[in-house]
Amino acid sequence: NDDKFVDPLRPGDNEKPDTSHQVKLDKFSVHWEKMNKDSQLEFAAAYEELKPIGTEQPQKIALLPVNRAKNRFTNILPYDKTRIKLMSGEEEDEGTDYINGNWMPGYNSKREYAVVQGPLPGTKDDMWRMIWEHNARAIVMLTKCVEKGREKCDHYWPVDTQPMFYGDLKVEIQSENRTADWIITKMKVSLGTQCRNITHFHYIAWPDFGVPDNPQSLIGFVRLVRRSLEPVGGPIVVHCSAGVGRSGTFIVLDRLLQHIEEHDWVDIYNTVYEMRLYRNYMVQTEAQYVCIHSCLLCVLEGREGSDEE
Ligand SMILES: CCc1ccc(NS(=O)(=O)O)cc1
Repeated sequence: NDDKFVDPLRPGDNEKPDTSHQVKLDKFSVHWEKMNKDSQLEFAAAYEELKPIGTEQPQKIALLPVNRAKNRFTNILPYDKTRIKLMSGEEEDEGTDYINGNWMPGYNSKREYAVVQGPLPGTKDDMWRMIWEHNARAIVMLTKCVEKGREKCDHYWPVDTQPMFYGDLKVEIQSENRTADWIITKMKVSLGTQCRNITHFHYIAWPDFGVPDNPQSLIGFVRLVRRSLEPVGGPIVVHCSAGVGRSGTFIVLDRLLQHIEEHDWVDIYNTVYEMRLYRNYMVQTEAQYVCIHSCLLCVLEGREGSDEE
């Protein structure tokens, strides 16, 4: 069928790479000042340029009537070409392989992240199916379940140590460690006699459509997740409510912090550009785009906080 996963080719992919947005690390603070002056004029212009990137791609499967109830927001839909498929879906029953999520390239691999919307009550079994079928061992959650009285994400994992079944999958909480800004939960997921350990990294200090009050806390969380990842396993599952704003911002930061360990330059514009070819609205607000730059400035100036809250 025509919605097989393909890496979206970027216009001019066969030409020499666009280096015009690359910034040397030792010039980043000057770059920041240039983008930030005149009411952040150049931040706004760059972000405006990114808005149409990728949007011409079809979202036919997401729009099938059978999948309508599986989408939290009618305007946040996965592109067909990069959508995550549930492997045990029945070929002939269209929609049975559907989940609102896309593969996302990272610093290390083409499908480093499985970016999904926050599960709905009716899609949490699909979420666990996806986690199991794609051998994910880490889940990064960047929203609270309820924010300002509105449900942003179903509580799709057990509320206590009582094991819960999601479809055929049994999920048990093994341990939980809380700080003011995050909760790390170790879970055991079983299917029959097979079992796996999965870690749930839940950041609870990030208002929707906004940025965290304390960028150092976010940098500390990104570092904590990266440092804690098991060497085994498949993609990192990343979600918020829509799976675009906070999820996109987290992924850009995770990529950048690894990139600057091995390069003397960064290209935030083209990182967001590439991600928007895979999922719509990645880094959903201009404030989040600015926040990425602020976080990197903190890191480069050595002002980041500890992740040992
Ligand atoms: C209107 C759809 C929408 C809702 C929430 C968000 N924010 S989020 O992607 O950070 O969860 C982004 C888009």
